[in-house]
Amino acid sequence: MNYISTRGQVEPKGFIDTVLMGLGEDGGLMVPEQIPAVSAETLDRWKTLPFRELFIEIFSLYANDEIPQEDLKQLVDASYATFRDPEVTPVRKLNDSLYILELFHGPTFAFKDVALQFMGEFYSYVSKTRGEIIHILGATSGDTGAAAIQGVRGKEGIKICILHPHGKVSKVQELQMTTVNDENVLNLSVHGNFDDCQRIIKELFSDLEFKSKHHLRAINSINFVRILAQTVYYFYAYFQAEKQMGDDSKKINVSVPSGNFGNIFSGFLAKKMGLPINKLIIATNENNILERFVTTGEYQPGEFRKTHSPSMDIQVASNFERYLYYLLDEDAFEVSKYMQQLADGRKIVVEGELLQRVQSELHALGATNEQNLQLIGKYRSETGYLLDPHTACGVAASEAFTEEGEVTVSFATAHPAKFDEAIRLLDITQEFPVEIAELIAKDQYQTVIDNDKAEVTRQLEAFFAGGKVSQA
Ligand SMILES: Cc1ncc(COP(=O)(O)O)c(C=O)c1O
Ligand SMILES: N[C@@H](CCOP(=O)(O)O)C(=O)O
Repeated sequence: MNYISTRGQVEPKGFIDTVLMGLGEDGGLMVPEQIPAVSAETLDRWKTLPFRELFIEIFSLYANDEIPQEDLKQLVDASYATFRDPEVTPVRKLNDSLYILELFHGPTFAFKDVALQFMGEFYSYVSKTRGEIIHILGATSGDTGAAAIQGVRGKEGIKICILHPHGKVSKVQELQMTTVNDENVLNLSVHGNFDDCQRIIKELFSDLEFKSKHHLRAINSINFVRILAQTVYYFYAYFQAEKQMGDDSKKINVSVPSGNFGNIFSGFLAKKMGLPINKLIIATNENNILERFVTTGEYQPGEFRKTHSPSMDIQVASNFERYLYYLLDEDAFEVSKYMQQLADGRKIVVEGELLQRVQSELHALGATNEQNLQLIGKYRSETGYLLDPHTACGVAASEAFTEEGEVTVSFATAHPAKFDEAIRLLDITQEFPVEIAELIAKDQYQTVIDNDKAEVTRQLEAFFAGGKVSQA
């Protein structure tokens, strides 16, 4: 299997080279030349597999034997040994039509750990076996950064620099990133929002000379391996829900808290592979560009809103481009035109049959801050289950779109302890897991900088040359 760019200007690449490239060299996103189709017999066989075995099966369809099976098994075992639940991503029933896929049992208590624990192991493996220098550059609204740092801290041959928006991540997210003082970790706290951080790193990845000179690698969901690793829990969740329901007459939807469109795009891919998901439901907060796109066909960044679910405070959703590629029947020329339109400050508009197709493939709801808190309170008092504010957006969308004869698996993308600022507004006192509680007394190390690409470049050059500057 080879990988190509959504903008059509990259020579087809193998799996490992695609991961190392991250963002396509033409500014597009890498996708498989063909999405592997999974037969009904294979799905049937996969139903009983534990998470790790399922991971290996799915991964093997994409990785061209570039990683020997024994090595892959070791990578997967090491990645998921750090999870607190033996099932890795367990499914819990909340009521007859609502199941919760808990994706927060990894080291940093958010869904990002599922892919990023693996990516840390993977990059380390590639560094050892191919002698590649791995200098990771990432942008975060709080969770990717924490999970990526945790995945590679202290690992030989790897350095990581993460940009996060200053003062716009939760306290726990900030502590998870900035209490790490390993030599190979640099935290840049940028006066701006997540979109600014993401724009800066994309510009640096697009400077091919700079990228190659400094061996820049991506950990955000622009990197196809992130998408691939996330497809695994769609299959796993579907099979677990089916088993727990014990009733195969009901259709299974998924509701996915969304920001950068990476998580839901993994679901889109799983469905294209043959997993019979019924509705793919996109849940956002008041930063509802995706909801507006699905309901009106217009994709245009709006005004940035600070919400109770800060990790989803995103206007420009990276993986939207991958969806557009499939919507436009894999026409890279058309995708490039649309993306250029967006880069020029004009909106993308899809109409007529294309819009109908969007509306048949996706459902979307943006929950308001008020709805969000109201739902957290309601589920806490009715079921005892404490939703984090991102998960609550997912549950709001589940409630809106689940019809008779359907059940929805709503994704719990983070543990509520990460977002205590919102939970406290409801006068709920939660007990912190010890791993989070013990962060509070630790020193923090980060460099606060202006929203300025030149400053990020200076920081990176110094960091990659051997030292960290002014981390305090
Ligand atoms: C807790 C949480 N939920 C949901 C999301 C949205 O995921 P995605 O960016 O893959 O759409 C994020 C980050 O973006 C997150 O950190
Ligand atoms: N919510 C994310 C934003 C980045 O998304 P990614 O999936 O592209 O890494 C975060 O927590 O940083």
